[in-house]
Parts: sequence; structure tokens; C-alpha cells
Amino acid sequence: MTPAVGKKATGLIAATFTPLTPEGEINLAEIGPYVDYLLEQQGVKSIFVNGTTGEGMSLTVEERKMLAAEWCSKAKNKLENVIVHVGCMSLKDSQELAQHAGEIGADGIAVISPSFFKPATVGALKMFLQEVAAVVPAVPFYYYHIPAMTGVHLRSRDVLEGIDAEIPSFRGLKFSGSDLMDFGQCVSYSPSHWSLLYGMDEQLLGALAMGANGAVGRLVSFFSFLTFGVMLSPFLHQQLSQRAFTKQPVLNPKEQTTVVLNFSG
Ligand SMILES: CC(=O)N[C@@H]([C@@H](O)[C@H](O)[C@H](O)CO)[C@@H](O)CC(=O)C(=O)O
Repeated sequence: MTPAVGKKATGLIAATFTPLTPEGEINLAEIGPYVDYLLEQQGVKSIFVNGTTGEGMSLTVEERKMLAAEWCSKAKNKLENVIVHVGCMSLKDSQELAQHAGEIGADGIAVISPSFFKPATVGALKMFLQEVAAVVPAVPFYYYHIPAMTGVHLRSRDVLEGIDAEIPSFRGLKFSGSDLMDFGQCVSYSPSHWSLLYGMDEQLLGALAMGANGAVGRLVSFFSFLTFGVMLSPFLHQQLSQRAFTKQPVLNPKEQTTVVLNFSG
């Protein structure tokens, strides 16, 4: 069973922090108020948990499960999308977290590339992603590209090539890289039911112009209405000239680019 097409993650998505007690333990009591704060004071309806901002990679598998369960429970009937990051160095840990995310009703899972033993090829990376996704085929799956943290600089456009056949639950990309040419080529390649989410707040405007469907970021928790909302609104509500957007893809075929042709600048 593959996930239903339709519940597309768009707009503002807060990459949540992980509340801790002064002793360094997970502080689950803060999560309910955090959800209400995002909804009521920031107008945020979707969250991305246990990612970079949430320091998921520094938490134990058990801590990540506790957090994911609490976020899902407190967000139920309030938020539209809870995407749980389940990437780990260990495939088995990622699969365990993916399984758990499915059990607690997460709206999606996201996975980064392993980063100590790095995949040398797109094929190797996709094999890892595929094995995690296969555990929960009914849960929407997102690839999380964050090369500055993983050190894995494989182009996302290459990762997307044919991925819907390999991962039928594939529903999009969380792109936290600075290469807007790669991002634009991903947008051009993607079917309309995928979400192209951009994660570097510093160049969000560029990504929106390239066709991003939403912003996932740490700063979404603080600046939603007055900053992110104002930026996203004209793009997502089609208040800009749509004609311009039909033209950039014409210039995007990856076979034509200087990167592929090996021109140096
Ligand atoms: C490395 C990092 O933390 N990047 C942030 C950005 O929102 C980042 O904080 C922002 O661009 C300011 O530098 C997000 O991409 C992270 C994110 O979405 C996550 O927590 O998974």
C-alpha cells in the first residue's frame, strides 16, 4: 500500500527544537504548549521533528521515539503534518524509528544520508533510503538533503531520478543545501504531488522563485507571520506572474548544465 496522494506538505513547517530539563533529560511537558504556541502565535500547521534543530542525531533511539510519540499525540487534530526525521548512521536504527513513526501515526518520515561511512554513489544512497522506506510503505517518505552537515554532496536531482519506482511512498525533498540550480532541477523533475521543501532560511526567496512549495526551518518558530508568511504568500497563492515560472524549467535540463559538461568558471 502506498500513501494516498493529496495530503501534500506545503507552506510553513517548523523544524522544532527539543525541550530539555536543566539535567539534560527530554522535557515532554513542554511539547503540548510548543504545539499551541506554533499554531496560535505563529500560524504554523506543520512540523519537522527530531531533525537538525531538534538535534535528533545526538539523541538515543529511545529518546527519539518518546519525542516523536509526544509530538504526534499533541499535534493530533491540531496540526496538518508531522514529519519525523528517522535518519541514523545505522540502517537498523533508522528502520526501527521508521516503524515506530508509522505506529504513532506520523504524517511522514524523512531520512538524511549516513555521514560517517558516506555513500560514494547515488545508487548506494538510494539503497539506504529504499531500505528504510520499505519498512513503512504506507507512510510518505522524504529525502532530507543537508550536505553541510552530512558531507554528502551528491546532487539531489540525481537522487530523484526514477525514485518513485524504487520508493513508491516517495513524496518529496527537504532541501537544506545552497545549490539552487540543483534545487530548481529537482522542482522541474517533480510530479505535482511531491513537496519541494526548502531549508536554508538565508536564501528562501531564491528557492521560492525556483518553485519551492514550503519552508522548513529553525527560524519558522519565531518569524512565521511577519517574515516567512509574507514571503511565501505571493508564491503559494499564485499572486505572481505564473508565466515566468513556465520559463525557468526550459533552461533546467540537467544534460545542458556547466556542471555536467565540466566547464570550469
Ligand atoms: C543547519 C540548520 O540548522 N539548518 C536549518 C536552517 O533553518 C538554519 O537554521 C537557518 O537557515 C539559519 O542558518 C534547517 O535547515 C534545519 C532543519 O530544517 C532541521 O532542523 O532539520
